[in-house]
Amino acid sequence: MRIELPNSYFEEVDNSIRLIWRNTLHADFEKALLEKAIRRKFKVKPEIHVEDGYLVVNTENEDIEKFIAFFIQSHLGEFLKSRYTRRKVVYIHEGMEVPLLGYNGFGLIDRGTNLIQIRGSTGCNVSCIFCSVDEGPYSRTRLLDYVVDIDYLLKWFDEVARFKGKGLEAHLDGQGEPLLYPFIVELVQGLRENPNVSVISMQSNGILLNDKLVEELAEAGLDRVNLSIHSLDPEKAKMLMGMKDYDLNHVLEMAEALVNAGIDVLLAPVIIFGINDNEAETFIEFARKIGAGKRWPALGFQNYVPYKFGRHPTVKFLSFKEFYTWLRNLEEKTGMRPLVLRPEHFGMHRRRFIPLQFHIGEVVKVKVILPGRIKGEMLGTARNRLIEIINTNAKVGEEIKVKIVRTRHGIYVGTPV
Ligand SMILES: C[S@@+](CC[C@H](N)C(=O)[O-])C[C@H]1O[C@@H](n2cnc3c(N)ncnc32)[C@H](O)[C@@H]1O
Ligand code: SF4
Repeated sequence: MRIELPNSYFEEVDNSIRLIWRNTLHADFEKALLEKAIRRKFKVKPEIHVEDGYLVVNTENEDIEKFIAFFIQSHLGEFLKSRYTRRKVVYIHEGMEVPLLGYNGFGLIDRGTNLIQIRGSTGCNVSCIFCSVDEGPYSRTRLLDYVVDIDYLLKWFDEVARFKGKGLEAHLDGQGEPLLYPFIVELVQGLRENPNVSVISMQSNGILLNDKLVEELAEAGLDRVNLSIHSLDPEKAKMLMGMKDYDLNHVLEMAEALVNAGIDVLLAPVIIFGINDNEAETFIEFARKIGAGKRWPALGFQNYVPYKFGRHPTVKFLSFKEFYTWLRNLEEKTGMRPLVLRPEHFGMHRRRFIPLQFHIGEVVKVKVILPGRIKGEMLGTARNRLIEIINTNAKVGEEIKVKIVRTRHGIYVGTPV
C-alpha cells in the first residue's frame, strides 16, 4: 500500500525515511521509530520502504496507512529541517501565539513608510562572501531557522495593512532567501487579495527560480524582483556567492524569463570596489538587453557595507559619499538613469508608524518563547510584540525582566536585568 502526503515525497536515507515537504524542508524518521510506533498500536511489524517517492507498506490495512500518515504529520515539527541550510526549523503557527511584529528575523517590519517588509522564513541556499546576515549553509553564527505558517503570516499582514491604509508595497525579503519560503506562491496570492496592497515585490538571488515558478509568481501577482546578481563572469560570480556550482547562466535566463512573464526586474549587484566595480557597464548593458526596469529603475547598485554580524571579505569599502559620486559618473557615462535611487522612484512615502509598544530604557517583564538564531539570543514576548533578548542564558518558558535597548522601526532588543 502506498502512502502519499500533500506537497511531499519520500526518500530513503541510511536507516531513515525522509519526507521532503514543499521542496525546501525535510524531516527524517528513523525506520525503527516508525516500526515501533506501528508495532505498539497494531501488534504487527510491517515492512516499510520507499519506491518512486512513495512510502510503501506491506499491508492492506487502511488503519495502518492512516496511522502512519498521522504519525508523520503530527511529528513533523520535531524533525523539520531546512534542505538548504541543514539547520533545524522552528515552524511558527497560530497556536504558538508568537507575535509577528518586533523581530527582524521573521514576521513583518514597518519602517514608517507605505512599504511593509514581509519575512516568512530565514535561511539561504548560498553563502555570499559579504553577506550582511552571515547566511547560508556555511554560516558560522546562525543556529536554526524559522518558517512562519502562511495563514498566520497573512492574518498579521492584514491587520497591519488595515492600520497602514491604501497604496502599500508588500516587499518579500528576509535574513535569507525568500524563495526558500515553502508557501511563496500562496503568499503572493494572499497579498494580492488584500485591497490595500498596490505593489508586491521580492528581493532574491533568483537561483531557485524556474520557468514554472516564474509563471506561477506572475499569475499570483508578483510585480517586481530585485535580483541579486553580483558578477556577469561565471567564475567570479561563484566566488562571490560562495557556491562552486552557482549557475550564473541559469539566473540570467531567469532574469529574462521574469521580464517576459511581466514581472519587472531591478538588478541589484553589491559592488565591492576592486572586485566587481569594473563590471558596472556590463550590468547596465545586460539590464538594457533584457528590458529590465519597465515600471521601476533597472539597476540598484548597492555599496558593500561590512555588517557586525555579517561576513567581511575585505577591509576596503567606499564611503556613501564616494559611492554616490561613482554612481553619478556612471549615469553621465552610460546615460542610464536613475542609478542614484530615491524612495520616490519606488512610489515610497512616509506613513504613520504602528505605535511603539516600548521605549528605550524601559524594564519589561518578558516571557521567553523561542530560541534565538545566534548564541546568547532568545525571543521573548510582551504586549503582543516579539523582543530579541541578547546576552542571555534564559530558557523557553521562563519569565524574565529585560531592559529595552533598541526600538528603532519597531524592532525591539532587550538585555536581561
Ligand atoms: C541579505 S539579502 C536577502 C535577500 C536575498 N537573499 C538576496 O541576496 O537578494 C538582501 C540584500 O542585501 C544585499 N547585501 C548582502 N550583504 C550586503 C553587504 N554586506 N553590503 C551591502 N549589501 C548587502 C544582498 O545582495 C541583497 O541584495
Ligand atoms: S546576501 Fe542573500 S543570497 Fe547572499 S548569502 Fe546573504 S541572504 Fe543569501
